[in-house]
Amino acid sequence: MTSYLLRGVSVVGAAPTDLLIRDGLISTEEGPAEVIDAAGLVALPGLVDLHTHLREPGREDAETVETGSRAAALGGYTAVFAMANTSPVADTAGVVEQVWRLGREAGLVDVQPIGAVTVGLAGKQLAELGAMATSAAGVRIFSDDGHCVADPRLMRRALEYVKAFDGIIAQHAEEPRLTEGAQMHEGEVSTRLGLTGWPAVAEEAIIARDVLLAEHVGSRLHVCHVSTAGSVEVLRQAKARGVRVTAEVTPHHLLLTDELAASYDPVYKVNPPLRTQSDVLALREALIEGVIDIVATDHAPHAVEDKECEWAYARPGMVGLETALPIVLSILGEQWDLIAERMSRAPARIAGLDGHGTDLAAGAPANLTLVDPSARRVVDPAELASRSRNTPYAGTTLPGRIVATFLRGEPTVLDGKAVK
Ligand SMILES: NC(=O)N[C@@H](CC(=O)O)C(=O)O
Repeated sequence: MTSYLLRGVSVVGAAPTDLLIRDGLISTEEGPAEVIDAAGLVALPGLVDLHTHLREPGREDAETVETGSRAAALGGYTAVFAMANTSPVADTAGVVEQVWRLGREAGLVDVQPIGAVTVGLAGKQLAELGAMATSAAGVRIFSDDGHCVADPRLMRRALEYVKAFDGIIAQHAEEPRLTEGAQMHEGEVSTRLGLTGWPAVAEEAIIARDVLLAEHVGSRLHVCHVSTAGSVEVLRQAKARGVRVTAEVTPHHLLLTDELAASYDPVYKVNPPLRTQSDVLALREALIEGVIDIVATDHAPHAVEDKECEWAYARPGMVGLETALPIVLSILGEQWDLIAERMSRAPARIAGLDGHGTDLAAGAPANLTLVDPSARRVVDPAELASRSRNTPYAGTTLPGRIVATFLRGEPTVLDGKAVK
């Protein structure tokens, strides 16, 4: 196994030093090593994404575990959590083990499957949560993402069930009765365009209900892709009361607004929808404060025919793995410790993922990414490693280039290119 010496690297923004990677670990042991000139580069613990859609099994034309893993590595990730809305749905030990095994075979990031909460994501009957938890995949996070677990009794049962092994229910907060036929955020722009709106309260009402349920049960709730200022206030109050709730925000909800829907370009169609500028500002503040714990990509690759069509027929979702860190960097600036916390340490801690999100100190597994903060990149969809091209950032110049990523000491990305 090759050893690497990262010469003159800034570890999470600290003064330049040399970082040695040997036998898969951060090391202090002297000896031969390949030298990488890392002057001006910042090392972060490998990023961890709690919300990725890898589309395998079922829609391998949009993404596979391997192509999604490569996109993740190029984005600086060393672990991703794969959502359960595949076909078949990841609602059995068999499917989660398949995804887990495909991830190990690709060997580019650690792929941790998320199990469905309900059979077929249909919201009627609990899936085999225990069998998925005790499978080789060791599932700890369950989500019907794409659908809300809308039935309060089922949600309560799911929270009770996972409490036994300190599992988490990750909720896609959307009261379905309030979003029937919805095409975009409900507000001034939807009125102007004559499109059916997805009101903020459809998200806020479910989060309010679920924090009360989680409090009642004493179990762990994670809220997916928080998108409104009102949701932030519900979370703030729940956290102040000591409810065991964590929350994520996507890079696109930190940057883009519903005004973009006026272009009728379906690349901007996403669930939950892009909101208003005041929501964007509230989400940024909440992320800085910690009311929102983490950034998660909600990487949602879609095939051309599902995206390049009329707005009303287009599937919601954007690819995000390869642009997440540059977007966050453009918003937070070089607050490296905060970025490491929100994109690596906190997601690893929430998921209980060993070996990721740890300090880059001697003896720790060498899961890390090297960023050049001074580089700029124009996003070219044709250059993405993801099998899908539905990025809203085509032609946009973003700061920060991911130069290298190491998974347990092995480079998955070198010189900005995937190693395999
Ligand atoms: N986030 C998205 O816009 N899309 C998700 C599922 C969903 O939440 O609709 C997808 O799987 O494509």
